[in-house]
Amino acid sequence: MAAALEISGLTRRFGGVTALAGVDLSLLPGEVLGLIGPNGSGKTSLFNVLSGHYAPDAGAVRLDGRDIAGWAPRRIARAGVTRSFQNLRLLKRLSLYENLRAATHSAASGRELFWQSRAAKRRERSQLMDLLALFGLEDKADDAPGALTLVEMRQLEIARLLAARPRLVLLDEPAAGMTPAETARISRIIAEHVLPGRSVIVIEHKMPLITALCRRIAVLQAGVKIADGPARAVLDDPLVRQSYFGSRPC
Ligand SMILES: Nc1ncnc2c1ncn2[C@@H]1O[C@H](COP(=O)(O)OP(=O)(O)OP(=O)(O)O)[C@@H](O)[C@H]1O
Repeated sequence: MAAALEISGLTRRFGGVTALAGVDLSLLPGEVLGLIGPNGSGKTSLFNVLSGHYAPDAGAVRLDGRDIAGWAPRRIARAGVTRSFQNLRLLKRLSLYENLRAATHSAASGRELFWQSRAAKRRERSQLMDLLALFGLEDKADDAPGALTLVEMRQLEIARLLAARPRLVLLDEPAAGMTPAETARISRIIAEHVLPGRSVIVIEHKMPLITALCRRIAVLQAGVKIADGPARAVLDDPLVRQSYFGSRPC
């Protein structure tokens, strides 16, 4: 099967720091990969390059065969890649519905929006309300996100990702700040609503979420990929345990 995503020799430096040092990584269509590693190992930098927020210094990023390395974020979003951020980036002054609408529009071209007919607008409203309903948020469509719980905010963020109709989803610490019970909940929500039919990379320090969602795990350390394979084998790898877990069992 041809890879959905093929990263080769990806390198990104910040002054004297090499955040990514020639990373190779590939993802099959529909595959779910857990990306782990100690703080500062380059995980978010990898997402930033994949989503176009940073240009790479070297290397290629092939999405369905096309090299998208160095493309602008909006062009990459239109090609089917969406991401979440460690810190929630909801639009606080807009309603939940408008947050979803803004996400749809950030992936659309200005021309598409200019020519949106009344029927298309109605269709869009019903699709976005269905999306809110999927997460049980339809009754709060006109509220601001500030009134939501942390899990609901993450759900809204996931709904925003889905509104952009991605083929590749990059989740950056979706359980950040959550209790074990909340982590289990968001993990079930991701399994049910995000994974089906999409290629997904998940960064997370909380191993219960990684092992619940990902059969395969890759590990970064100081910008270098030190392991990549079946989840259990990677987590049992002595090198990974030493570098990431300080040899604690996980
Ligand atoms: N915009 C930037 N400017 C300067 N240095 C940066 C920048 N972004 C990342 N770095 C550096 O690159 C290295 C990798 O950082 P990155 O945020 O990718 O790690 P991470 O694995 O995501 O860490 P964490 O688990 O703490 O989120 C770090 O040394 C970091 O300080």
